[in-house]
Amino acid sequence: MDTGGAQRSADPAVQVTDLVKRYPGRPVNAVDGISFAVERGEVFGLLGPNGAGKTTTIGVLTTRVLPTSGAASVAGVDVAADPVTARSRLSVVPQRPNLDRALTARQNLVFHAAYHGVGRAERNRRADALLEQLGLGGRGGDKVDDYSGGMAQRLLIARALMHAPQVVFLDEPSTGLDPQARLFVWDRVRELRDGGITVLLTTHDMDEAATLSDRVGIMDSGRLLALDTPAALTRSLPGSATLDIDVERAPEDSDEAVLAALAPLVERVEQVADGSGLRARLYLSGDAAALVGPVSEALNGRRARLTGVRIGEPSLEDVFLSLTGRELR
Ligand SMILES: Nc1ncnc2c1ncn2[C@@H]1O[C@H](COP(=O)(O)OP(=O)(O)OP(=O)(O)O)[C@@H](O)[C@H]1O
Repeated sequence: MDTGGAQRSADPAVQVTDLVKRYPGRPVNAVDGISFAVERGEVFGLLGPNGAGKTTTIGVLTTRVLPTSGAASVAGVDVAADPVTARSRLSVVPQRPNLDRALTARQNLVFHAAYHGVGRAERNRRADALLEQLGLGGRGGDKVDDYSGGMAQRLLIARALMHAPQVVFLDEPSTGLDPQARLFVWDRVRELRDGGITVLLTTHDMDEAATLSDRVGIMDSGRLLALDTPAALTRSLPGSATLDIDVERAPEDSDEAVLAALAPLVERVEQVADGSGLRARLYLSGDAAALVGPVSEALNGRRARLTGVRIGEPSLEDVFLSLTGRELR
């Protein structure tokens, strides 16, 4: 009996321990001591704004970036100690398409599989099956140069599957895609999971993170601030409804004093720092619309004016806001 295999199957698909990456000449760490594990068969989302360190984390896990310290393994293989074996078990769908534009779509797939040692008959079979599965059947003979952005993204996913990886990394899978192409990519990600493949994706889109991921890690400035299921993350916030307000306050008043006047009306007040006047998100339980009158009155009492309102429900965006005091984008 292969007990080694049995033991390996209990390992997480991805294990990151105290990972640090500092690029040469940089004053701060791009990844600043993060630890997390992704279970086999899970879709795990790393959510954070530009520069949070998501791509660097994926870079380490896919053997493209050398870690400064800490450890990372994929499918039970230490990526720094044995990058060749790690690469045979993982695949990456990069942020910027790196397809060979001089080749046809099918050649891109077949050459990739040949590089990974997949036999001729098998790579031809897989290429045809994947082109069909990704909605590119009949377009395999086209030059990649003739592909739209959405088609190129699908071809990148097909290519990533050509050597039958255990773990697939998708870096910002739907950035720049139109809504229809985005939904298509989302369906393909679900299919990967249904096929038993572990998926780690990065995104700065909270909808994408919440819709696709079994669990989400929220990253900012190289650190992992929170990690849980999307539902548990939003449940951790106070209140079940949100009211976004735009306020024009009296010049002699302060943002803090105006918001303090609203605090007794709601469960929590969070200023939204986006550089365009005084904006805040109020978290409350119950009917947000019924609160517009009292909020307006309280503002009038300070010679401030309510100039805009928006009602919503707490989302991962709110989790990020409550963790950092900033909006995700
Ligand atoms: N090759 C590099 N050399 C130096 N600094 C880098 C390099 N790559 C990334 N950085 C810096 O490391 C930090 C993290 O960048 P990273 O690309 O990992 O973030 P991200 O969360 O993936 O953001 P994005 O969505 O913009 O890719 C940023 O400050 C970035 O400027």
